[in-house]
Amino acid sequence: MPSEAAPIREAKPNKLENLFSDDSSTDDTDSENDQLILPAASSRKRQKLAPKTQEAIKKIKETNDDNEFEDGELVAIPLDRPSDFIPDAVSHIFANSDFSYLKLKPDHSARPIWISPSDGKIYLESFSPLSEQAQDFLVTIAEPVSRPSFMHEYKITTHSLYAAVSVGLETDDIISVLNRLSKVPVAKSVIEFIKAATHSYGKVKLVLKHNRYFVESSSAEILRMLLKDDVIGKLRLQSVDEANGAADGLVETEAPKQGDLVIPGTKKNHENKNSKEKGTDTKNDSKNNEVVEGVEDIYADVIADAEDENADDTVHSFEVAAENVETVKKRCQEIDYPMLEEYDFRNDTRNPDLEIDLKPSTQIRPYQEKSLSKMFGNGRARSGIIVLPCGAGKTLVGITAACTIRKSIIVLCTSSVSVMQWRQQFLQWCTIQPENVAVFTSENKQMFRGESGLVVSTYSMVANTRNRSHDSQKVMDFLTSREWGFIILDEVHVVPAAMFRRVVTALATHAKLGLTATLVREDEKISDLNFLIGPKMYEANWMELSQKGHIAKVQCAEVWCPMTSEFYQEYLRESARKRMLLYIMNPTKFQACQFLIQYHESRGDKIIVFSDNVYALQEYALKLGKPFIFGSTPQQERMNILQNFQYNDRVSTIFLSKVGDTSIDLPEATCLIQISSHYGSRRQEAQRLGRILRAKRRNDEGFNAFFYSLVSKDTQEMYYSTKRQAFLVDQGYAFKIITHLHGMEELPNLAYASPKERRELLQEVLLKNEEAAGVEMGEDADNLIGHGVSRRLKSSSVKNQASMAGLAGGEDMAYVEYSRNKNKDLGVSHHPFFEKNYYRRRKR
Ligand SMILES: Nc1ncnc2c1ncn2[C@@H]1O[C@H](COP(=O)(O)OP(=O)(O)OP(=O)(O)O)[C@@H](O)[C@H]1O
Repeated sequence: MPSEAAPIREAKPNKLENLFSDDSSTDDTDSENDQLILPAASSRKRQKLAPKTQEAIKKIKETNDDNEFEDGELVAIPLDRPSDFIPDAVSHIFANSDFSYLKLKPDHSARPIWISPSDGKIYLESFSPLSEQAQDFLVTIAEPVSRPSFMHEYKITTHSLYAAVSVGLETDDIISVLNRLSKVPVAKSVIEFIKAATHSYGKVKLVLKHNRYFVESSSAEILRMLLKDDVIGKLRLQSVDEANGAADGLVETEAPKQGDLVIPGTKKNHENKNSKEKGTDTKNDSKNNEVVEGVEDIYADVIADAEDENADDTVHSFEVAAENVETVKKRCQEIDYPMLEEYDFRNDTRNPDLEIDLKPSTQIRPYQEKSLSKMFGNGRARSGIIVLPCGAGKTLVGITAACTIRKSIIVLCTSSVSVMQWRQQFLQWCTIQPENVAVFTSENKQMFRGESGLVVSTYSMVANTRNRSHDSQKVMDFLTSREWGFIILDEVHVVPAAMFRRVVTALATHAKLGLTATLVREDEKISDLNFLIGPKMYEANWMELSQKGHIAKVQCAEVWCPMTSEFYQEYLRESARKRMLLYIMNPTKFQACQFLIQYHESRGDKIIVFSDNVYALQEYALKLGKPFIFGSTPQQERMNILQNFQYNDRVSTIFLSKVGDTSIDLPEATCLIQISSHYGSRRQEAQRLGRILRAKRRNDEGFNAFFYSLVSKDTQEMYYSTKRQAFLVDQGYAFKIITHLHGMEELPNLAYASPKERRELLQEVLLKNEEAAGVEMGEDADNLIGHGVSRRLKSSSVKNQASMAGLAGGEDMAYVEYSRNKNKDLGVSHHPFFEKNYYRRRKR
């Protein structure tokens, strides 16, 4: 019986040499009890269920008092416990979670999943021969909650079911495949929940065909019902129906077949052949069991061969005028038949085609193809979100989708560095002519000349309406005055919903694709994205991609650094913000960082050290003589440092602030050390890990990248650290705990080795303004990377503060010689801000 309680993590001392050896028992997947905010979870709080769904749920509740639903999730109590159920000796321990009445099927060992009747959670045996297909199916109908090595957990929610329906799955398909995969018969409660949540979703589509808008459904019944509606009925365009002689005002056409559509960059025939062969193998592996074959068949029909979807269906439709589309959409939403948006780009003759194709040498990877097959499953472009791990190639997914649609494209990113990267990637992977590519940033305000083209810009350029320059306004008018076939929304998880709304309304686009690695937000705004862009169409499994060599294998470790007694004493009596500064600047942490840098440099690794705290970043980097980049570092200096890191053997370590969390593509980096992090942001932790997932050397035999998080023991930092790891732990990463770095004390030139040095450091930290404890703030530090100016570094005044011991003259003040600034060695001068706030103060 699955237990909810997370096991307690046990810390064991570890030597660095055997730190990552297989026999260590300290790893693991056990995160703290913090719940991952997945779209469904967030939607639970924010999104109201549609009245019809609520009604259906109410009906189910009436038929059985035991059942309980709460805002879209099945939350408690099994329904179908038979009246003759006889509890056994241990039943009372499990209370309502005693599901022993669900009898295991005779061939249960060949079936990979178990579904909880009380909350819709699904547990998958990932070692089962059917696991790969089952995973594809589950990721389509449920939210992945946790996917460690052997057992995966998913959860069915209304949101996930909506997404399933939107990629073409029918209610009966979902129930039938679940039943075949499950070790026990699927409980009535789960079946009813699926039926209730899917009865109206995905049944009506808005399609742009031959430049005309159609409301489409495979059920004529539903369309008739819509036509009877006071608002929608009046807005139907009569002429078309009459012309087609449809008695009931509906036009009957054949459903589109994906077979005609070939996504560029795929080895379609080859893949088809492979999947068939694979199917036979799996069948052999699983004892040629009849049930399993059934699963394969259904699975192939429903999921793998999406191209055959709707093959025999006819669809019914009626037309509405373009100017009434918004009203019809709104009304459909109100009456619980939200319209899915699909773009029939192959029949769009109004918008000119764009000359764009993938270069013959470009081949997309299987998971990239799979994600795109969800988007183009029925030969049209569905709007929605694709979730792929950092470094897995989201850019190429977007580019391939653009090459499939072949209409004018707009790409929105979070920073101007990303804008340049997207532009460069378009030119690298496909045949688009450079003159058809325009960039719209604060530095470049370009428009393409031809009839169609590509524009790459940032969210803020499009969304900010105030204080536009004349040139900016001209480009904006260009963007808003035309129809766009396709919009790519990069890093969707970081953009504020309000900004999104402005972007989505300002630009007339037919298909929207959101790309992200971490569909988690600490502000629980994910459901807004689902509403504004569309459902999540695909989410890849990090561990699977890492095993297949598409992203690097990473060893993760949390290094516990004991606070020195002087620092801890102050920590206990200081304010919250000062405490933060004390645990970041803990000398033992500094020593651990120094030791790890030296250890990994000697192995030939390239190391990135991350610090959210700019004061610590500068202190560490200067003392260790390493170059560093933060919000105020000018663009030229950044490029210089990054290039040296890539090509200069003498620069093996760089320090980065928040500005390096995303958008930095450094395939050379193989080791990450995190010395300070911004509270418990799971997204940031994953994004940082992403910097080493693309390691060039990832396919070298036995290669591992390393990710260290240094935390000061017995401080608040430990709590935040565990919280931050939750997302990665759920992706299957195991964080080992290192309580002692062997050989650290013997390191020559170990910093802060004497009590005197430590006291001096403490003195300096205590004299620091509280604001030095802050992080680089702002709309998103990502945005800073392209601008080169920190608009948000706060500290200006310095309030001197000292401990009583200091005031009494009990602490040493001595002359300290600071290391030379490595940035200067690389031939760059300081930014004025840095000069003023750091160097001049130092010289005093
Ligand atoms: N099909 C492919 N064939 C060859 N190289 C690929 C393919 N897909 C992606 N790559 C390479 O993988 C690397 C990572 O790709 P990309 O920058 O798009 O990742 P990402 O998913 O956007 O990462 P992040 O979220 O960290 O920005 C790039 O160097 C890209 O060229």
